[in-house]
Amino acid sequence: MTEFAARTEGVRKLYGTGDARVTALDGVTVGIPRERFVAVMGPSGSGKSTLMHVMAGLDSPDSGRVHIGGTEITGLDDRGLTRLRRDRIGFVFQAFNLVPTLTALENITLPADIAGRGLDPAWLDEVIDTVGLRERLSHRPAQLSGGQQQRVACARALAGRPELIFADEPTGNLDSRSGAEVLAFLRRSVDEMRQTIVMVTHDPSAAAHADHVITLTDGRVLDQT
Ligand SMILES: Nc1ncnc2c1ncn2[C@@H]1O[C@H](COP(=O)(O)OP(=O)(O)OP(=O)(O)O)[C@@H](O)[C@H]1O
Repeated sequence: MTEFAARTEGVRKLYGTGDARVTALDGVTVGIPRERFVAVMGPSGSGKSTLMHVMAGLDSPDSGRVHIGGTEITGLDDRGLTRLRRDRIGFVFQAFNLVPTLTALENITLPADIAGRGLDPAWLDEVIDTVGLRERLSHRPAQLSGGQQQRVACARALAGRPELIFADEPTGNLDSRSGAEVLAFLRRSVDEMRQTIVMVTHDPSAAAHADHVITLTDGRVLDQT
């Protein structure tokens, strides 16, 4: 076990060519400690989403290295990256991304069902209780509030017990009360269920729930607490 759930070393990522060339990440070295809640902050265009995508194996850097646990993922081919994301990483998106025709419970178990993998029933039970949606498991997304939908999405990310979860602006589409519920749930999943979470956010009040904050500016690390 390495001390970091994920880390980057000198990661550079460029987009476009010629005059349209943008340095999205300019030598980023960061570490995500295990069993911690880490926020990635910074102004629009500072590279937050790019950093998340590179760390999660959704995009590859032009140079530098990325590790998930003890695995260097830079250099894995598409199949290897797909397998890594499926088996070791959970995702939560701003737009919930639930399947409208499935119930809350079916949405939660969908990734495991697709992968043909069983879920640990005791763990699933704990996730459902922590997310506080036991009474609504048979509801479809349209019958749930935005905050409840996002809690379903969080439960879906947690259900497979991933090594770490990436959340991209998870409260971006929520009112402040629902946002606070989702943040409280993410916090509990770290404190009580020993999860590791990386959350991209613009919102300082969301980042205040985190143990550590990585601040980016112009594709560089301004601060890492
Ligand atoms: N696919 C792409 N093609 C071209 N340029 C891109 C692409 N993705 C990101 N960029 C550029 O890279 C830089 C960093 O973008 P990124 O989305 O990582 O920033 P961000 O901090 O997440 O911004 P926001 O808070 O607005 O989502 C920006 O200048 C952006 O325009």
